[in-house]
Amino acid sequence: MKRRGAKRPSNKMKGTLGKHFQVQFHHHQSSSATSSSIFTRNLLDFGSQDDPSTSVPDLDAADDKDFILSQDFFCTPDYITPDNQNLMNGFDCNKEHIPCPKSPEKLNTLKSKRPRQDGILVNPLSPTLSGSQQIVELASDNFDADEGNLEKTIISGVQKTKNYVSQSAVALRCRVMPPPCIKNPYLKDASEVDTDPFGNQRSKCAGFFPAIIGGDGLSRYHTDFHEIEQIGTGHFSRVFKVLKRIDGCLYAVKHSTRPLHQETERRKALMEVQALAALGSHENIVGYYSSWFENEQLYIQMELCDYSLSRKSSTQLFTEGEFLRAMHQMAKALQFIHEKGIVHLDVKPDNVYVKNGVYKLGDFGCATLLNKNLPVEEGDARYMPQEILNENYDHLDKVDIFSLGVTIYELIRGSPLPESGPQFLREGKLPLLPGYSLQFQNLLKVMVDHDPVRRPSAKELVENPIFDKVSKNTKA
Ligand SMILES: Nc1ncnc2c1ncn2[C@@H]1O[C@H](COP(=O)(O)OP(=O)(O)OP(=O)(O)O)[C@@H](O)[C@H]1O
Ligand SMILES: [Mg+2]
Repeated sequence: MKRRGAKRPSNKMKGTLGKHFQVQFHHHQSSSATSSSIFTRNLLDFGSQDDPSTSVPDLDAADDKDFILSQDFFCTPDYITPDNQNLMNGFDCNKEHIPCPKSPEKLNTLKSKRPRQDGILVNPLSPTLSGSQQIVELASDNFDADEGNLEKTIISGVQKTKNYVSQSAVALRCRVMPPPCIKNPYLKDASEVDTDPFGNQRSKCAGFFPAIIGGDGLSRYHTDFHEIEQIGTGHFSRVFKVLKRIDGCLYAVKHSTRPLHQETERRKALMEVQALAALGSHENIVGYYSSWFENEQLYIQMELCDYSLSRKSSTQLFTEGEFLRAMHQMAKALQFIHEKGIVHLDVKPDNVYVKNGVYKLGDFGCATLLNKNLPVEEGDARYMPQEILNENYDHLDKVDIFSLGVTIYELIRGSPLPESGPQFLREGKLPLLPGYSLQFQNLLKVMVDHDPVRRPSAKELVENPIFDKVSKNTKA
């Protein structure tokens, strides 16, 4: 068991969390050995007075630390997660011949959770969130009082000892810190809360925890994930393939390339995760798991895909059937989001990912509301129709249809579009595409029609008979 930057607690426990410790300790003593033996052994180590290496040199100082350290003990997964967890059981991500586990599939089924019978913490080793959620609730509930105590503690602690509040306690507080709490405009039944109810406390805490803001390694990203490699860059972000330490699964984590200093910048960045969260799960939309702010950057944990359409190599050239499958699956993604009142506004090969042969729409950084209640920030101009360049936002859903048509056209053409975009397509002039059926070419032509009203809706596109032969086989 590795403890990051924390000092050994005395065996005296104070406060509520001390009681939790005793409850937990009892729980682990009485539970069967295999799953909890390491944890139990370490708990015993902590209590041992015989072993000189575990003795506490300064009991007075330790008394002062009891509350925070006992809280540390339960709240940070790092205490129960070896630093080299990714190497456990001989699992080595750097060895190519060993298959890495994939992100778990997102299920559409609804699950109900059995209500808890007791009021105490459940097994902290459980990979479920229940333990940590309880801690977060506890800390939030006592936020004001706790804040006051913490302030005093820090002030007196600075005089007594340099590391009065352990780094892990600081990390814990960072996690308890709520991100900007703003109304999700994509949710139809959003509550009336539209401001940050914790703004006051957050600014106080920012002063207390310069280490978090300075980024000296107390990082949720690095605590929870093992970074494997960079898999993508965009104009605003970098995307990494990561292994989540606690569940051993692979994910993609995207984070902004530069700090978002202004509240307005952070709110804008949040639109992407709010759209993803409001949309929920769909087979043809990249799965969203979690997001958080760290060092003024927004981190987004997503389903890991294999590659984006723009990276499809020349050896994997499309046939008409494959184009139809890609188009059909993107049309289904667009139908799903449009029916929820959301438009993507940045459909392009870069933002269509492939996972196990299934096409997934990603990068909701430009997503907005169909009803124009949110500002419109169009995506890559090369894929935008003329009406958007003219700032006419009356048919935003049809913008996505145009962009999908241009995306397919670009892939057929096999070379990047001109920087200014395909003006000929905007004028409704689709060049002949030898080798492709007339039905297919006509469909593409109507998708990029100059008049948005004449373009099919996503629903009409999904239901087009041209897809009859591909709809039974959804995988490419
Ligand atoms: N979930 C994922 N799985 C695999 N690769 C991904 C994933 N998300 C993003 N990528 C890769 O990272 C690249 C950049 O991601 P993304 O498009 O989200 O960033 P961005 O900065 O918002 O982009 P843009 O420049 O289009 O605004 C993608 O084109 C893709 O290649
Ligand atoms: Mg992108």
